[in-house]
Amino acid sequence: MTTSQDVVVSEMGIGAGGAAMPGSGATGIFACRSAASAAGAMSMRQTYLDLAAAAARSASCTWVEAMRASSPTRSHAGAATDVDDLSTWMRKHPSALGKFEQIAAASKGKKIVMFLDYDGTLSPIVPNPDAAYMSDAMRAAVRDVAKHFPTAIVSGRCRDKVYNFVGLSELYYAGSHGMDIKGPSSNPESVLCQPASEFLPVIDEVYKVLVEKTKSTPGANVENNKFCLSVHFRCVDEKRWNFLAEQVKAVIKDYPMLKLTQGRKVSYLIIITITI
Ligand SMILES: O=P(O)(O)OC[C@H]1O[C@H](O[C@H]2O[C@H](CO)[C@@H](O)[C@H](O)[C@H]2O)[C@H](O)[C@@H](O)[C@@H]1O
Repeated sequence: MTTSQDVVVSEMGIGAGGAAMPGSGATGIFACRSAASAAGAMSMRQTYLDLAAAAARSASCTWVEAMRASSPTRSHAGAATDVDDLSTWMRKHPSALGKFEQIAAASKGKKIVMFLDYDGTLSPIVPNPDAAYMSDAMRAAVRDVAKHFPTAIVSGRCRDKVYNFVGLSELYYAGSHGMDIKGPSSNPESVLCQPASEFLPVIDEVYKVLVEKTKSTPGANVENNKFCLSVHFRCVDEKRWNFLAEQVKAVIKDYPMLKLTQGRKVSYLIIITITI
């Protein structure tokens, strides 16, 4: 974990200080504070804002289709489909435990840092995001890991919320997809990185607008993750997904500095910015 405020922009959005971008295999573009001249940084900033605007304009139903493909619906997904999905996924992402010896050999003499996702990794996926509790056994396992390696939890959620679920003060927490990073509270020199603070009023404004716009869609849920927002589709009838997506797009078209991206039955609104 780095203490600088370098920013990584990827197709999933933005992360700060080397935080992993959950779910993103995209190549990042790095904008380094010290390397950029003021003029160069300003033009880069404009470029990113232009990119964000273009992304928002070109957003179409394709991401609803992608979300549908990545998230078989409750009604269609019988046990057999679930097993198929799992096998396909496991083929693409074989367990690291199967390669334990190679990993141990490759890490000899290197510093190991553990980066863990929260939802669907440390906690089960549940319909109500506020009830995604972690088991005591999982908490004990993470506590053990943190005794041996610096350990960070990287999440799309608000950092405080993840901390409240996990409750281990010895960890690093990267909330809002890396926009809000804090080191162990036992260390007074601990890093605190919040490169997007200037956008908090915009995020709050968009949160209120989205809550109002989506209240007519049963099951829709807008979650305020502080430096980004999530619009949850999981409990919405699939027939209404396109309508809901259109509503979300209509709102963010007025905010070109925000980027819309997608997760599993969730849409994220992520700020794009760079530090100068
Ligand atoms: O980066 P992550 O920690 O994986 O965060 C991604 C999103 O996770 C949460 O939503 C997901 O889990 C919910 C609870 O199990 C589930 O209801 C939802 O359908 C999933 O998408 C979180 O609520 C979001 O804000 C995060 O962006």
